[in-house]
Amino acid sequence: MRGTVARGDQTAANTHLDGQRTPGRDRARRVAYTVLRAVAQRDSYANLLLPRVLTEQGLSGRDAALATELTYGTLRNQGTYDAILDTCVDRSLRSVDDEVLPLLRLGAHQLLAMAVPAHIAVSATVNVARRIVGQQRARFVNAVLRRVGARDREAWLAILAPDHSRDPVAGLALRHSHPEWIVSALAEALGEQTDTPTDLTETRHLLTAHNERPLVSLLAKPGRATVSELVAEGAHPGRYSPYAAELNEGDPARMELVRQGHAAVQDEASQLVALALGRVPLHGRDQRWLDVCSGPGGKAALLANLAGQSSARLLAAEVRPGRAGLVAEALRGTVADAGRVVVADGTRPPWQAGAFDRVLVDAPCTGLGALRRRPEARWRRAPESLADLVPLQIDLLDQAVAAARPGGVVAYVTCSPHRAETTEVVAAVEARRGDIERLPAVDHILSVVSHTPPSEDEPTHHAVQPRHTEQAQALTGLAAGSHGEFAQFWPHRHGTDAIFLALLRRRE
Ligand SMILES: C[S@@+](CC[C@H](N)C(=O)[O-])C[C@H]1O[C@@H](n2cnc3c(N)ncnc32)[C@H](O)[C@@H]1O
Repeated sequence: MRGTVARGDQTAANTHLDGQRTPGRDRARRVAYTVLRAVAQRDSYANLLLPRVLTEQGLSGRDAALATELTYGTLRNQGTYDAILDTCVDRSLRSVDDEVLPLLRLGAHQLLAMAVPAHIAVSATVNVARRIVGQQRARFVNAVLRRVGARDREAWLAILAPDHSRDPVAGLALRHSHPEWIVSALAEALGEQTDTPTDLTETRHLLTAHNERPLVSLLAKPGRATVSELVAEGAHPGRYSPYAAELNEGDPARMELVRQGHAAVQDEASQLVALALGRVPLHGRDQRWLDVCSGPGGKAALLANLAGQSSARLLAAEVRPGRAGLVAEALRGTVADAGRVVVADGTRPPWQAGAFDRVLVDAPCTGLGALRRRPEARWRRAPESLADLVPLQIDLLDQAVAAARPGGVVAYVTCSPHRAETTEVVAAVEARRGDIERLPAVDHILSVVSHTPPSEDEPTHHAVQPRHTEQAQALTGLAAGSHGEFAQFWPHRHGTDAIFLALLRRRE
């Protein structure tokens, strides 16, 4: 299974990007610098900006691959590089301005993680510096990078990383380039102790997985596209979700089915939690579905198309009007026109209590489960954000349960494995209300995984046929919570984002 075995370091992954200096490679370095600077100065998102800059600069093939590796690799390893750079500048790294700092990080990545000869890594980066920040600052970049290149990554880590037996969290944080608070939170979610001398083996595997390039997962929207059609466009079938395909390389936005809105980029764990909600057996009415926090509309699109196949309807709510617009876009062309969007605050809902049969709360969260795909996110979040997020998550889930009819089902989902945002939120809402029954989330996910989707002309999504059980067997290690009643996906175990699911039934 991909993602289970942690790869030692990033160096081996990049040997194909040889270190010649050609005009294309130099442009790739400038593209990476443009994105890194925008991330540092304007809080831009690399995954949104990079494709735009690549298109603007007309980069494709190996040069685009180099720009992508330089951008993502530098952002992922930023913590490690900053610690090394800090010892290579005469003053504090904090005093280096945000036009020059991305150049130093970019150079450090080529020197310490890529198979680029040191003299090319330095001269090519200094060349970019000269064009953008001027001769004087380029000389500074040159001097610092020469010091960085004096040792390889392991030699630097041997000097800088705290002794593992003394401070395992700080050691892992430096070696794998994560803030310490995130390492501690992830270790706790994995059930590993951080307050006693320990090797934190699984935490290390998870951090390693965060620094590897994930494959692009695609969703064939139910009733609108099939996995076979995505395969015909160059993808291969996904591992678990009956609607998933994966793309090894290439830009998914260029695929015909994606351009037409019949398919979309979506992690397999995200698909499975939405499918699990859509498939939980219900007694009685099953017509009204609600997605409380729907922007930008990934799960809403899946659910609305499922709903449309069984004459149910989805209401997709989103508090931010701009994001509600994205949801409307994602719902365009839904089977049986089964999706509607409303701008609404899920903590003060405009809908009637008890009106819905199935409810999804995909709550705003720290996003610690998607660190593979959003390489800058680990440096943006602070533990203090939990003080705002957790009360909001509790209110949203409380109101979501109130929105469900007695016997209706609620899925509480986060893209974070942090306990404060997952099991503890469910427990807090249960303590507030007396009408919640926990359903076995893993069983419902496995039942989704072991079934084949209906063919296009099948009238209802409930009519499913058994699929191979291999996929279900590969999904071990999913159970979370004191009795294993919740599901927690993990990048290093399942090759997916770390998505959490609690399935709750409102008691009759
Ligand atoms: C994790 S994202 C949802 C992702 C989405 N389900 C998808 O699959 O594409 C959380 C969303 O909740 C929205 N949100 C935050 N607070 C909200 C509130 N009080 N009511 C409704 N939506 C809210 C955010 O703007 C954000 O778009």
